[in-house]
Amino acid sequence: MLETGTTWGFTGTTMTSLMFFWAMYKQIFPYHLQVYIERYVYKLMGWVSSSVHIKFNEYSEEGLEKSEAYDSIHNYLSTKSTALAKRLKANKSRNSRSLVLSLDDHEEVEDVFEGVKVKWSSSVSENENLNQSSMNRHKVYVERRYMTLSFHSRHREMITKTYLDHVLREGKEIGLKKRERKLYTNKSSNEWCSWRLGGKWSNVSFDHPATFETLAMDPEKKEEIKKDLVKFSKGKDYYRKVGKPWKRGYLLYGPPGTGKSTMISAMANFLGYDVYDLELTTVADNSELKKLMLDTKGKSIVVIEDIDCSLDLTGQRKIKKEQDKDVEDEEEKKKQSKVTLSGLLNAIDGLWSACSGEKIIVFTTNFVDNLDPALIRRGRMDSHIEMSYCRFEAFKVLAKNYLGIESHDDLYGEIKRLVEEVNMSPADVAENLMPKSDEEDAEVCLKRLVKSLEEEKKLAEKEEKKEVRKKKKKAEERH
Ligand SMILES: Nc1ncnc2c1ncn2[C@@H]1O[C@H](COP(=O)(O)OP(=O)(O)OP(=O)(O)O)[C@@H](O)[C@H]1O
Repeated sequence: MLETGTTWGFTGTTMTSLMFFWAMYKQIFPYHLQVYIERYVYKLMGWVSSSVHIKFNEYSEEGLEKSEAYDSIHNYLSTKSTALAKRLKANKSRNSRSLVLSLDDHEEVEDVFEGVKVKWSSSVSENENLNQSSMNRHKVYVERRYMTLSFHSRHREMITKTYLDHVLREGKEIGLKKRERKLYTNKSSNEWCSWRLGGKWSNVSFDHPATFETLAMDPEKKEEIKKDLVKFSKGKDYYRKVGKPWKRGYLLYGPPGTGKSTMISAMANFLGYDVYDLELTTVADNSELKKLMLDTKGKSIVVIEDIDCSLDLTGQRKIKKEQDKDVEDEEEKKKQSKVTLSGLLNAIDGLWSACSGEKIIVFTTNFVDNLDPALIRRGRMDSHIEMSYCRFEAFKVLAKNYLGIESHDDLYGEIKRLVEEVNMSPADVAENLMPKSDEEDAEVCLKRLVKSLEEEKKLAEKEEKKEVRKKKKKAEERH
């Protein structure tokens, strides 16, 4: 009993003394001297120890750029830490649905690779910085995080060559899976002067709920597109083998409200890609377009919506417009985009397109016949997808999404007949199916759709008759 008390007393005294000396050391020795002392202590330890240590800083020496390697290591260790570490940090990013657990500061975790045990430790140090922006310059202390990898020196070769590669690759993969996806839009030309400050693209987090499950279209066509996307996303080696840049072009065409934009969101969600929404009318010229494209990252979909309206790609309309304009419109003319068809082709197909990983390019249009064939030829727009009016299979998806039903004894037969006869867009069908109040049940919504389809049918018949009469009249006039 007495012995235990003595041991506790001794331990307590030792701890108090150590803490006292540590506090004295921190207070008495100036910061730069502490750095020297620590450097020599490390050297001394290096002579007596057989361990090798590799340090990975969170930020570059200048403190501006976040280290990709640190992020990858952090991601790689997050799964191991959850299982093995005693102290974890819990974070929740703005749009993530669950907590992200990671190694806490000053905590260690072990990893075993090819039978070799290594140790990772996370540390944080305080660095002295001069606050330049302040009126009266003063010293501030900034926290610098770093991870240290320790292992026995006899495994140096294997760890530095194989293990680190494995950690960085796996960590990058994990990071891509859990990253918050972004929707980018290009900044307008008058914001270009601030490119260096904020980049060429502004972004918000991408949180569109559309998926292939909620997309109303022919199921066979849907499956085909999904397979095509999977093949593309896993095709790194294939593209390299055939000597093609890892990119694929999709042309989505069809009447308004048939789901072209919805399809892009479903594609992005399916692959976990970012979306770059490129507004061509605000791009000054071909060279700016190329720079914008060069600034896009891999695993992304670059979208140009309504490509036929975005630019005068043939140049003919532009000439006409210029003739019509008078001098007062001179300023307006200067602001017009000077991107040409060849500039656009170069930007999507030129040498740059092999940079920064896999990329999908999507053009959408309501008028496919208006497009220059060079723009949509296979190899450039590899897959042409027609988004069509709502037929019965597509209707069933919408009814399930909006009303939670899979069938209706009385009305499904009638709706099937009508949707095959009437050209109504999925957007219009969806609008009819959406309950307008809590009192409206599935039957009310289905009946509204039937009524709307019948009205549309009558209107179409009337139009058709008018058209026939017109043609007849023209034929009579010719005779
Ligand atoms: N195929 C579809 N599946 C599910 N919802 C659809 C579909 N088509 C349209 N919608 C609904 O209609 C709305 C408008 O569709 P969307 O913007 O995708 O059409 P679009 O073809 O891009 O139209 P536009 O040519 O006018 O840009 C969507 O928000 C969605 O709710």
